[in-house]
Parts: sequence; C-alpha cells; structure tokens
Amino acid sequence: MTGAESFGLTDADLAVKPTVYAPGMFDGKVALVSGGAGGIGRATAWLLARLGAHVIISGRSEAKIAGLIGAMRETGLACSGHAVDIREPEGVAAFFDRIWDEHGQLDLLVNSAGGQFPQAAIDFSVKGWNAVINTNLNGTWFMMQAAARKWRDAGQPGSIVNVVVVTTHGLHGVAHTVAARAGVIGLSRSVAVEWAPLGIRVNCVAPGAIETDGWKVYTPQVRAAYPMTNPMMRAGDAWDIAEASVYLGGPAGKFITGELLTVDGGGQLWGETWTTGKPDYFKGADSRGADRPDGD
Ligand SMILES: CCCCC/C=C/C(=O)SCCNC(=O)CCNC(=O)[C@H](O)C(C)(C)COP(=O)(O)OP(=O)(O)OC[C@H]1O[C@@H](n2cnc3c(N)ncnc32)[C@H](O)[C@@H]1OP(=O)(O)O
Ligand SMILES: NC(=O)C1=CN([C@@H]2O[C@H](COP(=O)(O)OP(=O)(O)OC[C@H]3O[C@@H](n4cnc5c(N)ncnc54)[C@H](OP(=O)(O)O)[C@@H]3O)[C@@H](O)[C@H]2O)C=CC1
Repeated sequence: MTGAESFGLTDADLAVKPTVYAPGMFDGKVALVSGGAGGIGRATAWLLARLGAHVIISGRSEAKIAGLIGAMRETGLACSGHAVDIREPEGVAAFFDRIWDEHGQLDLLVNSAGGQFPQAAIDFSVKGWNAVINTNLNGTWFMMQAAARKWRDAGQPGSIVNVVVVTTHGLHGVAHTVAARAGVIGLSRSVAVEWAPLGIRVNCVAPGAIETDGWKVYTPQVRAAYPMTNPMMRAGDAWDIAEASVYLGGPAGKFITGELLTVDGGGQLWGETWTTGKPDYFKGADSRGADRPDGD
C-alpha cells in the first residue's frame, strides 16, 4: 500500500455529481452518517446535504471530519461533525444527547462506519476477531439502539440504514466481517418489527466492489481483480451506495423496513471475491495438487 494513493470519488466530484433525487427532498431534516468521512459515508454526506439536510458526520479521526466539513461548508452546505468511536457505548449515548441538545431531532441515521482486514479465518487472532466484531456488529448496534431510544423518548419517527457486505455468496478472506454483517442484517430484520410501532424503519444496503480508500487494506493484485467480481465487470462508486441509502432511508422508502438492498453489479449471482488472493486450489482441476488431504 502506498500512503499517498487515493481511490474513488473526491470532494470536487461529490459536490457536482448528478443525482436522481429532487433538490430540497431533505429540507428541514437532520441526518447522521457514521464513517461519514470515509468513502461511502462521504458520498452519502454530500448527497444528503445537497438534498437539503443538515448532515452530522462522525468517525474516529477529527482531522478527516474537519477536512470534509471544510469542503462541504465551502459550497454552502449545512453540516457539523464529532469524533466518536462506535465501539464505546457511553460515548455513543453522549453523542446522541448532544445531537438532541443541538438539533432537537434526527431523521436519518446511516451507519457506514465499519471495516475489516483480509486474512484466512484459520489464522484470526482473538484480538483481530474481536476488533472486527466489535466494530461492525457491536458498534453498529450501539448506534442503532442509541438512536431508537432517542426517537422513542422524543415520540419522533426515524429511519436507519446499515451499510453491510454481501454475506450470501462469494466474499472470501473476511469471514469475521461476514459473520458480523450477517448479525447486523438479522438484527435489522428483528428490530424492524419491534420498532415499527415507534415509527422507526430499519434497512440495510450491501455494497459489492465499491472503489474507495477502504480498498487500501487490500494488495494491488487483489484490488486489480475487484472489477471482475461481477457480471458487469466493473467496480461501482460510492455514489451508487449513497443513492441506495437515500432511497431506503428517505421518503421513497417510507413503506420499506427490514429490507436488504444489494448493490453489487450482480455479483451475488455471478462472481467471486478473494480479498486474500485466490488460492491455487480454486484455479482449476490441474492445480489441486497431489498432496491435498482427502480426509479418507
Ligand atoms: C468486492 C470487494 C469487496 C471487498 C470487501 C469489503 C471491502 C471493504 O469493506 S473496504 C472499506 C472498509 N474499510 C476498511 O476495512 C478499513 C480498514 N480496516 C480497519 O480499519 C480494521 O480492520 C478494523 C476495522 C478492525 C479497525 O479496528 P482497530 O481496532 O483499529 O484495529 P487495529 O488496527 O488496532 O487491529 C486490531 C487487531 O486486529 C488484527 N489485525 C488488524 N489488521 C490486521 C491485518 N492486516 N492482518 C492480520 N491481523 C490484523 C490484529 O490482531 C490487531 O491487533 P495487533 O496485532 O495488536 O495490532
Ligand atoms: N468499499 C467497498 O468495496 C465496500 C465497503 N463496504 C462497507 O461499507 C462501509 C463503508 O466503507 P468505505 O467507505 O468503503 O470504507 P472506508 O474505510 O473509506 O470508511 C469507513 C469509515 O468507518 C470509520 N470507522 C471505522 N471504525 C470506526 C469506529 N470504531 N468508530 C467510528 N468510525 C469508524 C472510519 O473512520 P475513521 O478513519 O475516522 O476511523 C472510516 O472513515 C464499511 O462498513 C465497509 O466495510 C462493504 C462492501 C464493499
């Protein structure tokens, strides 16, 4: 990985990229995007703000948040930000107190904070496993529960979109995140029912290969193969996921809850993603090797 290398859409792109949505769609609304200064979160933050929302951006890095807020404010968009580690439930609860103190409302939460590292599952350390489960399952849950409690206590409706990964097919070398995200999808379906009486909708978006700086954790060889992991033979961009999240989380999705929208160019139907590189064993019959243990 080369530190200066950068992937995906820039702030300059996101400031002007055309959208299918109508201007003013989120006028008067407040939206929170966790991981909002990352690739997908950043696109979501720009889109929501361009549609009229006041967008609150969170993440761990103050510097990344400040940079994004500066760029968005320069174009006249309404936004603010706060560094919060989603794995810290007390910090998350205090963050939601602050949101209600400052805005008195929250209309949409997009949980885009997350990530993992590529490694064969057999080699996961306890610390590595816990880091990924804590981030993607526990952290997402702390954000969901804190938002729902505020909406319940204020008697306000709300909407949550959780950005996950494709868990049903073909994502190899990241079993910890597949486990965590399958948990988030199941959790979302469960609370979609429990929280419907509170006027809270909960949906998930599962991106396929979406070119962002998050790709830096993968080797150049692995990254080069990502566009070939779906029948469209290309990567998507963060705007694809931002528009999907706005569809589910905003007014267009008002009769949708407990749903999972996969945005992967058809990768769940055809294709495979090896985040650790494809083992020889899977490259063809000739590569199985005479010394493969057959188990009998
Ligand atoms: C078709 C294409 C799709 C590909 C699939 C999905 C792609 C994406 O999601 S891309 C965008 C997502 N962004 C990222 O994944 C960002 C990079 N990842 C991370 O920041 C971390 O993995 C994290 C999410 C777990 C961060 O947690 P944190 O607690 O900050 O982690 P640490 O760096 O302190 O590490 C803790 C622990 O985890 C083990 N570990 C971390 N990295 C690796 C690694 N590369 N290989 C093996 N093990 C790793 C390790 O045990 C660490 O502890 P120490 O050894 O004491 O450092
Ligand atoms: N890009 C892709 O191809 C795919 C992405 N996804 C998922 O989509 C989501 C967004 O990915 P993408 O934008 O590409 O990745 P990025 O790495 O660019 O963004 C992820 C963001 O999450 C934040 N984050 C990570 N851990 C924490 C934490 N403990 N507390 C608060 N914030 C945290 C990071 O903020 P900071 O650096 O400030 O900590 C970072 O900005 C992730 O869940 C990712 O796994 C799923 C499938 C494919």
